Amino acid sequence: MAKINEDLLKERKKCSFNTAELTHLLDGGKDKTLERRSREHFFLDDPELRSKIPSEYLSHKEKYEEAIRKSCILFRKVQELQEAGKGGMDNYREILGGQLGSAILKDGNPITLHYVMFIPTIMGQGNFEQQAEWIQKAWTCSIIGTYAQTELGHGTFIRGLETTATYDPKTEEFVLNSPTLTSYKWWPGGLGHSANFAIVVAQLYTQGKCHGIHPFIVQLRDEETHMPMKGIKIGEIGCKLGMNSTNNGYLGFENYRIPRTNLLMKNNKVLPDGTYVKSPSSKLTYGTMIFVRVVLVQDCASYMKKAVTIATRYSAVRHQSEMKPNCPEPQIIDYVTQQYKLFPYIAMSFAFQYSASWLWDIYNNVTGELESGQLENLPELHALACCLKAVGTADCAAGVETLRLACGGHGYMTASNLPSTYGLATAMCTYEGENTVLLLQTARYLIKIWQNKKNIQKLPTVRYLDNALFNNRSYEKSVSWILSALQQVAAAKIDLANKHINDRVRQGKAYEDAWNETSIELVAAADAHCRTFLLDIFNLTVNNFQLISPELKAVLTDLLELYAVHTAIRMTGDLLRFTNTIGKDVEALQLWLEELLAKIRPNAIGIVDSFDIRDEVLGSALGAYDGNVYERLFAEAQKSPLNQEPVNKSFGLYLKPFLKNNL
Ligand SMILES: CCC/C=C/C(=O)SCCNC(=O)CCNC(=O)[C@H](O)C(C)(C)COP(=O)([O-])OP(=O)([O-])OC[C@H]1O[C@@H](n2cnc3c(N)ncnc32)[C@H](O)[C@@H]1OP(=O)([O-])[O-]
Ligand SMILES: Cc1cc2nc3c(=O)[nH]c(=O)nc-3n(C[C@H](O)[C@H](O)[C@H](O)COP(=O)(O)OP(=O)(O)OC[C@H]3O[C@@H](n4cnc5c(N)ncnc54)[C@H](O)[C@@H]3O)c2cc1C
Repeated sequence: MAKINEDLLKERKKCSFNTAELTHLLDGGKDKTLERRSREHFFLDDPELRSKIPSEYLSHKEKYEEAIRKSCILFRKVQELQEAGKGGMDNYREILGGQLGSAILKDGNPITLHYVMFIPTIMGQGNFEQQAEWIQKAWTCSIIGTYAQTELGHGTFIRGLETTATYDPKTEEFVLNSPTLTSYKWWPGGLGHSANFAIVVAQLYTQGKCHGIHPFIVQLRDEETHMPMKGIKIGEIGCKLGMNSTNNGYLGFENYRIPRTNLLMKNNKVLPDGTYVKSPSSKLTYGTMIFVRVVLVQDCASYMKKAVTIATRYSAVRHQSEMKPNCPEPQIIDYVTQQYKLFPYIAMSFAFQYSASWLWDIYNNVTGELESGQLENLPELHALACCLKAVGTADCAAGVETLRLACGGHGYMTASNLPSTYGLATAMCTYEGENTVLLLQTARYLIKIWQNKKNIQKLPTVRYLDNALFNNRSYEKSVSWILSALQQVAAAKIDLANKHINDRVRQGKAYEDAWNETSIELVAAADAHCRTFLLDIFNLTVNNFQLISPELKAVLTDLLELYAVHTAIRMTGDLLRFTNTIGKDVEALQLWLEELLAKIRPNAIGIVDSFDIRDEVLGSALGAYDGNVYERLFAEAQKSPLNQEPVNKSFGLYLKPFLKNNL
């Protein structure tokens, strides 16, 4: 093993708790840690899954080809796990898209959507016969699918999608068409050149009537030659800010026929004669989107942990400037401004992990209820998934960028792995529901609840709204005070937004116009509501830990308090405006924040070590366990293709004649 950097050795000695205990706690038990490590070993130690050249130096085409090579090995290995009875859907998602996936394919996997959306949609929207027919083919990878919903003209407003699927009872087929340029499917991952099947979301027409959007299974390419089927126009959409190996594609249809039974019919049906049979709720069709939103909150925690591990280790190794005259240059982690860039994101990754795990449980309960026709908890789940996805991805992207900046110039190098982590994080703010739009969905639910609080006590995520408006507690240095103040802020923002909508309606405006005019406030109200939930769950989780050591409990409490104080300080204006908080309290919060940064400082490296992220997953010259930052940066520079020859041919072609001409 390489020599460990002296600063990191010292940091690790300072740590006041057992890092293995925290690792096990985060994984959900020692067995789970061992299981995860064995899975990581299975994938990351496979030499076939390593690249000879860093992907940044490949052309767009080579990047794609290398991504497909690796994806096929990944899929084969996933199947091996499947055959050995190891791991369910959750593991596959992690392997293909989560931390492990992004370690193997930094710029995205072109066939992830097969597991993340294609199979889940068939499972969630297909009836028994359809599941029997398609799931087997999909699990064994006889076919590779994607999820084609968004079009060139519409992503958010899915009721406005233009692709048509018109039923022809004579042949018992649907005829798919893309009537306009804007109706072309645009964005689906792997659609360009990888998938041969897709779930296509289209407007269903039968017996001369449009019944809205529905999911269909559609074959795109010949299973043998991979040539596009007749009537299918398909390709890749081109280069993006990041995720350049995900092969996002476009798709158009010209009188393309599919059997009636390719309409996924668990919820809505079309009978052979063309009769349309409606499901109890039109929103059941949106199930896959909720699933992915739930999963994305887990990804937020993962990406944040990765970025904060890189930046915190680097900050312990890096020395810069002089704090006191004639003293050695301090580690940059000793600058309090640097701690303020790092530690809140350490705390935030815990907040998101705990909320993600609550959301996952709520999701499983509600989907179980949906199976038995119970729909009453769906709106609360939808509202919670929307705001957690929006706040989580926004904080994650902002966090990764702050952490990149915290690494100075070296953070700008792709070898830090912070730029491509940002590429992955910021994409999450848009896909699976653009963040503003999702916050407005949460706001819609909150306003409804606010207007009718009859059953509010039965709704665990919003029942605090019943009386939060009147909390008015005087300042105390406690998480419980901050939570109560944030709840009051959320309630006050909802109340005010509701009032402004009503005022505008009373002035004669249409409700929709009043809503739009109030939408900045509505988004802020949904954001505040989400932040109370995040803090509430973090608080409950830490307080509920019974069997952990006092040393670990103390560290988790420090992180919880830091998360609470940091959130409160970010919302200073709101606290002053909507609660009893006064200027002196804000001063006390600021001092508390500084106290917490100092308390966390000796444990910072221990905490990020506990995340137990392998060097291959970090993929960063700045964040490796051994801290040999400069050696690694130098080694990475040697991989540049320009460094493989002492003189580049452009010298002879351009520079030399140019220099001669200037003589
Ligand atoms: C790795 C990943 C790669 C990426 C993949 C992708 O991006 S794939 C592409 C991902 N694309 C996207 O994510 C597209 C984002 N766009 C959308 O999700 C929707 O079109 C919308 C929610 C913005 C509006 O839809 P709309 O105009 O039909 O709705 P409305 O505002 O008129 O509200 C009507 C009612 O429905 C309710 N309700 C809504 N959604 C759900 C739900 N999921 N569940 C349950 N309920 C839901 C809503 O609360 C309201 O209830 P109320 O108050 O009447 O009782
Ligand atoms: C990397 C990546 C991968 C993707 N993968 C897939 C995929 O696999 N399959 C797939 O089907 N799609 C995919 N998408 C598409 C994605 O789901 C859409 O981009 C997303 O839903 C947003 O829709 P849009 O692009 O039409 O943005 P728009 O809806 O046009 O948003 C543009 C702006 O308008 C605002 N806006 C829109 N509507 C409202 C409103 N009602 N109220 C207030 N403001 C509004 C938004 O807030 C935003 O600021 C992917 C996108 C990306 C970036």
